[in-house]
Amino acid sequence: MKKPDVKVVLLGDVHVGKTSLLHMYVEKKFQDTVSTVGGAFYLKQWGPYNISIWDTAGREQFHGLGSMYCRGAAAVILVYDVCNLQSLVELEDRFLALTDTASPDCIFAIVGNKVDLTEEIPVGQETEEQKLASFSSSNKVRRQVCKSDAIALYQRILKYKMLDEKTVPPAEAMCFETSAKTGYNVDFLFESMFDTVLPFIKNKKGKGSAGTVDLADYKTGKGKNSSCCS
Ligand SMILES: Nc1nc2c(ncn2[C@@H]2O[C@H](COP(=O)(O)OP(=O)(O)OP(=O)(O)O)[C@@H](O)[C@H]2O)c(=O)[nH]1
Ligand SMILES: [Mg+2]
Repeated sequence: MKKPDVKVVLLGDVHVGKTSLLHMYVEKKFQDTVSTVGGAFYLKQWGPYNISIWDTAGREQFHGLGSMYCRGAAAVILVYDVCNLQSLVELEDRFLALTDTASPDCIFAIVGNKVDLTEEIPVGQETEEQKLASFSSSNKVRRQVCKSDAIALYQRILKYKMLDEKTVPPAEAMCFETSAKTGYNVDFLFESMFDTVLPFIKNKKGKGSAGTVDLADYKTGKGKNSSCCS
């Protein structure tokens, strides 16, 4: 098997949907999951490159392994559940420090998953009674995290990492909302990440090997496929 060119890691609290996002992206289906033990590794071929995507366990008992999985990562995808504010808080309190072992120019994305569970109510258009009635009749739950909260976290991450805003992708481009259940934005998330880490691969190859990177090959997306190595 060809050595991966670059590593992408998913981090986040238990139950936020990290494994489901990967299943939906790799296998195009939403299926039952069991809470991840340790970590699992998928390989994605992206044009001429091999990208390893690491799914990690959110459970506290595996916390110590997180920094090992992040070692040398070119990108970290921090996942929270839009219906669970605490899962966003945990990203900063518990998971961000694990990324200290990632590459110094690591790229971050923040992903609010499970948007299918939320009832989007246009602000100011419904009374409290109407909102309550709509929630109870549809099994939807109220969203606890807005995209602006994720954008604010992204900006704090840049400060923590001492990254210059001008040299990294803007917050609006790196904060996503997804549903692993319906597939909403799942391909877009992963493919935007791969597009963003491409210069990283190019830089690494330029330093480490005589090979050159043909961006035209990459843009055609020829030969994209994936395999699970978990
Ligand atoms: N409605 C809905 N449920 C989801 C979604 N994503 C995941 N789930 C459900 O949430 C639960 C947890 O999903 P997992 O993908 O196992 O979560 P995880 O983040 O990998 O959890 P750990 O491996 O324990 O860290 C499962 O019951 C999933 O079916 C989503 O987008 N929408
Ligand atoms: Mg999991």
